[in-house]
Amino acid sequence: MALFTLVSGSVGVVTLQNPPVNALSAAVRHGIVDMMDKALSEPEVKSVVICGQNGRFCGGADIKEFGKNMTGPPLVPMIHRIESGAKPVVAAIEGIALGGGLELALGCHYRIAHSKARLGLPEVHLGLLPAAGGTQRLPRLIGVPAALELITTGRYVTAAEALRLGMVDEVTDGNTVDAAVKLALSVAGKSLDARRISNYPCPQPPGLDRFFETAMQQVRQSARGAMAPVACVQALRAAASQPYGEGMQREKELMDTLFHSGQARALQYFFFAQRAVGRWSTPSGSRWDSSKPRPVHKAAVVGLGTMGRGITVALAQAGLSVVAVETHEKQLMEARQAVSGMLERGAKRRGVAPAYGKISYSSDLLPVADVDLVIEAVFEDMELKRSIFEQLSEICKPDTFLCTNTSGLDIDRLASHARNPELVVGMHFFAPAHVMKLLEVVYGPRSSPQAVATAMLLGRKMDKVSVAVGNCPGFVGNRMLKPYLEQAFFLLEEGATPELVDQALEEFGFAMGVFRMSDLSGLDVGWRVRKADGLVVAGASTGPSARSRRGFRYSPLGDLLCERGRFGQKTGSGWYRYDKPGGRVAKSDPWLHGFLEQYRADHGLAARRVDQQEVLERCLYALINEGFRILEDGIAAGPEDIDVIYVLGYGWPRHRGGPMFYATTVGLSEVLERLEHHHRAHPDVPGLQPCRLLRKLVASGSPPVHSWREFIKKSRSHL
Ligand SMILES: CC(C)(COP(=O)(O)OP(=O)(O)OC[C@H]1O[C@@H](n2cnc3c(N)ncnc32)[C@H](O)[C@@H]1OP(=O)(O)O)[C@@H](O)C(=O)NCCC(=O)NCCSC(=O)C[C@@H](O)CCCCCCCCCCCCC(=O)O
Repeated sequence: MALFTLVSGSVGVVTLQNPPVNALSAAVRHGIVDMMDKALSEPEVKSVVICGQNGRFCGGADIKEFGKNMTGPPLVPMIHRIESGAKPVVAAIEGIALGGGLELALGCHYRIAHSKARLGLPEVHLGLLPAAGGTQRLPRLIGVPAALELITTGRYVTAAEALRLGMVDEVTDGNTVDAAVKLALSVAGKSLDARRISNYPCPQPPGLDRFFETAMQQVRQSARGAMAPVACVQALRAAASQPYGEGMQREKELMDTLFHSGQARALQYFFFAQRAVGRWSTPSGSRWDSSKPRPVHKAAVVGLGTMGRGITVALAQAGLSVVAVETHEKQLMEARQAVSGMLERGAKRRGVAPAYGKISYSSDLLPVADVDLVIEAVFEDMELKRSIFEQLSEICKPDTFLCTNTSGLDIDRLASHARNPELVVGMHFFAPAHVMKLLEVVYGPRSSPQAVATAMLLGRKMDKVSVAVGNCPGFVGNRMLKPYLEQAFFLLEEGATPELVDQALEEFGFAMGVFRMSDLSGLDVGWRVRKADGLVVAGASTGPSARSRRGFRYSPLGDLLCERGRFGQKTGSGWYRYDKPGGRVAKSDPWLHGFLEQYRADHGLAARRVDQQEVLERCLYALINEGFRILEDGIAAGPEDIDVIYVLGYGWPRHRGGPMFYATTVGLSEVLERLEHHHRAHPDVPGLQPCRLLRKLVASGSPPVHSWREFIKKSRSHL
């Protein structure tokens, strides 16, 4: 909807009304067309201001309409009518002008933005391109390189940057609509020829062809199979090389393809999934809308290794006072230096002052006495964590929340060592903790609703997407990683190489294949966990027991590399070799290939040909199967939780929507059939045995992913 009011006798103010972000739904588009007709036809209206209700100009096209039969006036002719009209139109941009919202503003003759407004064309994140003239008007206004950067990254700019780039004409700290009305009064009756961006020639800096070739190369490399960024470059190339009308035609053709693509569906699903995880619930009945968080002003981080340092920075950048504790003096000094460097770099990037003053450092626990919340981030050792929880329970205020950054240890066991177990939750960060967007908030059976709500909100304050998950070994992310890694090891035993497995996964869209990733994070991490689980048997035994544990197939390959000191990048060798310890460039390692051959010979294994499809099915379907088990067990409330965790924490390609969404695009019955096939071939691998929930979903006709929550709820009551 849109409202028309006449202001100062001659300015027609058209206000978009569609809370919360004034998205351009069919009703809003109808409203704009009708109100603009009125403004352009009524003689007393000399100029027009377009603004949005509640301090938000417009969040763009209504994404909820995309999956449906689209009705209502299309955006392109609507914006064209505004631009070609005889009366000046001023966009009063408060809050946000995004996607179609910014394109609407670019169709206006003048743009005024409030200093706190953010502008951008984020369509690429939805698998689309700005198809209401954005790819054609923006480069004409601000030049090809700047437009290309904004459109291919979907980055939002501040009003100040928008002014610098020439996207807006003025920035105000005052009332934006009043300023726009003032401008509208001053330009009434003036010629608009020089104000219609579609009439501008597209700037043609020298070397444009070369520029586009390089841009296309870079985009293809970083897109990892995503189509939209590539289409954005193609549309901009059309803007630079063709007249406006032909460029618009190209924009439309490219959009038609993207709009109907599976990638757009996946990315739009992911957009809503990120919001759905905020509406969390637990099996015991705690919910996002009934559990009240407690304010946290002062927090402590105990343990300043890599994770603790990142968490300290994230808390300080979120405006909290932080007590950073490290009992080893040397480590404390190093951490202090490292944290200062991280704060400085972060502040530079965000154009703010570094938050040094927010952090105090201590080599003992006493200064945590008055904090509201502690995050323990020491070494992954239950005994050590237990002793810290006992000390914290003595020192802290009785109502201090005690959180642990464990990546998989039992939260409930830790809680049993705290004075108030209901105040204990897991806050599982991902490295680097000040950068990565994901936070798993792990509730135990005794965690209070308030403790969960507080940790969830604190995550959001740190600019993270918080996902509430239940307590089990590895929680959601690391639990699903186990069968994935296991399959990768088995494939090596059967004849694959790390290169082949990684290539299949990287072509699928992962930033790194499983072996490269393992080299980066350190093979010793998994080794320690397997040792704690009693799975590691020292020495290279060759009998039948060497490849079996507790009656199931087991691959000791990772253990054998660790025994040889091959921990990955940090030691200069792992599944690959590196120039030096700490080296980053993975090279094929003839030693490793020889080792695998010898290993197969020792164990009587005949190498066979493994193809990329088998790698994907074995690794990914095993991971997905574990995801279904997690849903069945109630560890994650819905498929969106798992998908958000995998995309934001584990490098799952975003344009494939996350593992559970991906399963629906493959077809649940196909996933089931292939799992059954692989399980028949490997009956001693429980990870390949299709779980009950998957079977039930298939038997129920494979319902769409958004209806699984209801299905699982009903199904759980019978489990
Ligand atoms: C706006 C935000 C920055 C706000 O953030 P904030 O944190 O404050 O709040 P939330 O993110 O939690 O959002 C609150 C609430 O609002 C919902 N929402 C947000 N934005 C939209 C939106 N654009 N549409 C619908 N709903 C929206 C959000 O989901 C929350 O509700 P929920 O119930 O889920 O909790 C932030 O929200 C944000 O960044 N939003 C996204 C902004 C964005 O991406 N905008 C671009 C949209 S796409 C677009 O504009 C496309 C244009 O270029 C125009 C294209 C025109 C052509 C379209 C049709 C072409 C058809 C072609 C083919 C057909 C041919 C044929 O078949 O014949």
